[in-house]
Amino acid sequence: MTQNELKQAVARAALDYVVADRLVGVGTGSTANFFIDALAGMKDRIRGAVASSEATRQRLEGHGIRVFDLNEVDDLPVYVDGADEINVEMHMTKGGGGALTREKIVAAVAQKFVCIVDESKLVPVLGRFPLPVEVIPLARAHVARQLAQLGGTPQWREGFVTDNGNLILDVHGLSIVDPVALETQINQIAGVVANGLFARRPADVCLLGRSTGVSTLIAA
Ligand SMILES: O=C[C@H](O)[C@H](O)[C@H](O)COP(=O)(O)O
Repeated sequence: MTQNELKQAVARAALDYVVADRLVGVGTGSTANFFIDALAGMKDRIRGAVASSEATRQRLEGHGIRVFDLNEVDDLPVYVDGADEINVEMHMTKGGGGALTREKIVAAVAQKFVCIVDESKLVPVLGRFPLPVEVIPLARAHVARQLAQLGGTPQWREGFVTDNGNLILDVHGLSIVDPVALETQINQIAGVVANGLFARRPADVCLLGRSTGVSTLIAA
């Protein structure tokens, strides 16, 4: 199977977690896009969706799925999203598409986080994929210096502006042995809006696409 076929398979499997007549939180990226396309097939059986980015909002609406503002929502049974990396403890690195902050907010509201990934994303230690950090533009150089002190090599994603009007620093060369501690530490730097570690709020379930089929993983 191709990587896209694996992504499509996990996206379809995630439909089992969507609750009838309720809202579903929807992530961002190529795997989340397959989920949105699959969700279109059951749009009459859900109340609507909450989007984690403008791109996701547009794709949902393009399928005729009603999109709700998160501020109107006090109960979100499930959030479905991809990841750049995930470990067996269900800690993830996210933000390759720059949507990490809104993804983290929607995930925080959701009761259950269902992560959908192909098998290339499962890693023993997070950090092979550069860690995205969203920063206030004024703080870019300051945050970069602080991240370098943590042992990483930050690289400004030039020309990219997030949906929130901020910048992204991609931090290379980190071996993230304690994701919860590093997530907390980076959040303390003045000027950081959010970082791409999803460890304090890990996934509850990971649907892993393998050539042999979709495996369901829960935290080790
Ligand atoms: O900002 C983007 C998101 O965190 C994505 O979930 C992540 O980058 C994975 O994207 P993809 O499914 O395209 O690999």
